[in-house]
Amino acid sequence: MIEFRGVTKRFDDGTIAVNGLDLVVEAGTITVFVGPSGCGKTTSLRMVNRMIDPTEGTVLVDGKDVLTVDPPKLRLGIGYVIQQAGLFPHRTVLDNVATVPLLSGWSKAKARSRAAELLELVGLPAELGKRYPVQLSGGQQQRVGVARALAADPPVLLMDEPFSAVDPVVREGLQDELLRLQAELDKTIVFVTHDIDEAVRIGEKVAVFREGGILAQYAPPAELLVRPADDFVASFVGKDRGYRSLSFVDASGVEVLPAETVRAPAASGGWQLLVDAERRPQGWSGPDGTVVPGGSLYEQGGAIRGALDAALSSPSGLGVVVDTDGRFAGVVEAHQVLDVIESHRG
Ligand SMILES: Nc1ncnc2c1ncn2[C@@H]1O[C@H](COP(=O)(O)OP(=O)(O)OP(=O)(O)O)[C@@H](O)[C@H]1O
Repeated sequence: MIEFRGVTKRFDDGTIAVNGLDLVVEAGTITVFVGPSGCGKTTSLRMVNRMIDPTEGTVLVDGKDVLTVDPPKLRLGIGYVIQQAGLFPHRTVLDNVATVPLLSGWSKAKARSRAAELLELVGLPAELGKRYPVQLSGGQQQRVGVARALAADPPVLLMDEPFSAVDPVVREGLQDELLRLQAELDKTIVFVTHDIDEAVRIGEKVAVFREGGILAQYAPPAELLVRPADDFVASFVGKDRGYRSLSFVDASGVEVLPAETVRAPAASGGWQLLVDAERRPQGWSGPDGTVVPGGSLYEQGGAIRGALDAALSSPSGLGVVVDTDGRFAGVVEAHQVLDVIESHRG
């Protein structure tokens, strides 16, 4: 657990970067600090591993005031990942990851075998270990950065805009990877970003900061979207927050209806779904017999946002529902989904 108690940071030039921060990061969770540029996210993060010390107040890690622990010792238990990975350019990938185990006195062989395990854990093929950072893509470098931070198996991980330098598709992949890793590793993670979509996607709790280093709201993502504390949070969270909040509502209650399917181009008269031999949806055949691509697919059990999107994006107006193997399971209509959404409001 990480605790900020009345923490203020005033730099020598008088800038107040963080102002009276009170916040608890629960153990084993991902907490995201989000907010516009210059609102004190990085400064707050760096007060956890003593790269910056507070002017007032106390930061505690597992109940211990960090100011009472020597920085090098403190940092052995706190992994740190930064934007563009910050890898050592003249060391191979494997040696980059092995750095901390070597510093903690492990033999070279043991450190390297641990490093190889970690590369696998973050989804990188072993042969990349021999390369130098410049020979990797941005996304691969970020994975190495995460592997390196995990090398000493620290209970706490601080991540400062770790995925901002990669394109949106790679970024989404890295976010998924982080969620998968976290399900396995159960670390206490503090993640800084200025991207609210990233924050609500990966955070179990999200702290929204505003200018002057003030905490505007600290809540689970669904609550930020549905009940922003004030106009600043509402505008920061964005316009379509009502729709986005549906990512956190489950779709139980939406009845999945059977629909006619065919495996060859359909005869005229109504819409028919085309499926392959495995019953995986392939598109729709329209009333005039032309085949058009299908809309998004809704996997049963997912959030209600997916069900609504499937219905809205389907050329036939029937949202296609699939099972976990991607096989056709039925259809849903937008009005059914909206009825369920309405019933949740009551
Ligand atoms: N060493 C310093 N001396 C003086 N002011 C500083 C120092 N470091 C940061 N600041 C100021 O403190 C404020 C908070 O900075 P911080 O880096 O924590 O913000 P941030 O929210 O992480 O911003 P960004 O998203 O742009 O990284 C800013 O106004 C910044 O200019």
